Amino acid sequence: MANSAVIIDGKAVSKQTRDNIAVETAKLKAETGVTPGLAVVIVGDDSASRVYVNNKKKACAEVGFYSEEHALPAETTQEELVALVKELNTREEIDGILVQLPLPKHIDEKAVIEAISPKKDVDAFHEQNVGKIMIGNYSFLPCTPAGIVELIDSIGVDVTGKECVVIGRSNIVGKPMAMLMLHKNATVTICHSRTRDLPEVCRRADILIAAVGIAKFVKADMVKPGAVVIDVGMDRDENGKLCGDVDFDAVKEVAGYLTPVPGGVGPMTISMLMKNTLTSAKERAGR
Ligand SMILES: NC(=O)C1=CN([C@@H]2O[C@H](COP(=O)(O)OP(=O)(O)OC[C@H]3O[C@@H](n4cnc5c(N)ncnc54)[C@H](OP(=O)(O)O)[C@@H]3O)[C@@H](O)[C@H]2O)C=CC1
Ligand SMILES: Nc1nc(=O)c2c([nH]1)NC[C@@H]1CN(c3ccc(C(=O)N[C@@H](CCC(=O)O)C(=O)O)cc3)C=[N+]21
Ligand SMILES: [Mg+2]
Repeated sequence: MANSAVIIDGKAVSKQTRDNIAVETAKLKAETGVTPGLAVVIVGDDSASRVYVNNKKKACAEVGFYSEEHALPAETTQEELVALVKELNTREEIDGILVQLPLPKHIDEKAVIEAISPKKDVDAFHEQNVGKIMIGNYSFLPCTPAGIVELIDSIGVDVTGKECVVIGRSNIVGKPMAMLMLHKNATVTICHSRTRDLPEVCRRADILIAAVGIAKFVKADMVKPGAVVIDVGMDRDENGKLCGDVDFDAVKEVAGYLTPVPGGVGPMTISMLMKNTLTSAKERAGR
């Protein structure tokens, strides 16, 4: 008999978080006059970034935040971008600054990220915040990994002692993801493009997290029966349709739990961004 995975509803879980944030935001405004503010900076054009920017704008309006978008041409120089970031650092009404990655090749991403005030770094990409996460003493958690932890909590799966395999070692998803799972007492393996026998390593996973950036990369024979499979990918299939890093239709016959794309990790990332921005605004209000 064919097994069929429980599909984790990221939209529903993220809505709960956003409802709470909306209530807290209204309270903060009423009691202190502070409205959380988020500035998003996008340079040039990137498909995953465009989806993200549009959904963020909607989410800010939903929870009652002030938001502004700075869309800059691909030819923007690093100096111009850093100057904008520094101006946003000084603006009282801006609690969070998010510079969309990837940046055009002529710009050094690290230099731009380090220019963001760590207090307004709602992505938690600044080295000061990354260091805090590593130690386990953080103010902001990285949005995508934090959202994934909430999704796993929502299905009532205890991570302690489990084998967790993360595919991908980027600074924005793979590495911080592995760290959060380690904090949750998983036994963590990180895979990447040089990993030998990747399917075999993946098959060990009780919890498999794919952050590769290749459409339908994770096949059914890479998944242990009953495993929790989390799909971070924001890819395009052969028809240009949004899809994930996991071959959804095949893997759902093997996995115990599976996140869809869209409607899985993406909405959670946005809710965690709202959460970090609210945390920063509370700090400004002295709360
Ligand atoms: N849903 C959400 O909220 C978010 C979604 N995304 C999406 O998640 C995906 C990953 O993003 P990101 O981490 O930024 O991507 P990167 O391109 O920065 O990293 C991809 C990682 O996958 C590894 N990889 C590539 N090919 C293979 C392979 N054949 N076998 C094993 N590992 C491989 C790379 O290895 P190596 O290091 O060796 O090159 C790298 O570590 C993208 O689709 C992105 O759009 C990203 C952020 C948030
Ligand atoms: N500094 C920075 N921080 C990021 O966190 C970051 C980034 N740069 N660059 C791009 C990637 C990608 N990313 C997404 C987050 C949510 C959705 C999202 O909302 N997805 C919806 C899509 C719904 C739809 O429109 O169809 C979903 O999966 O349901 C998409 C993509 C964050 N990223
Ligand atoms: Mg670059």
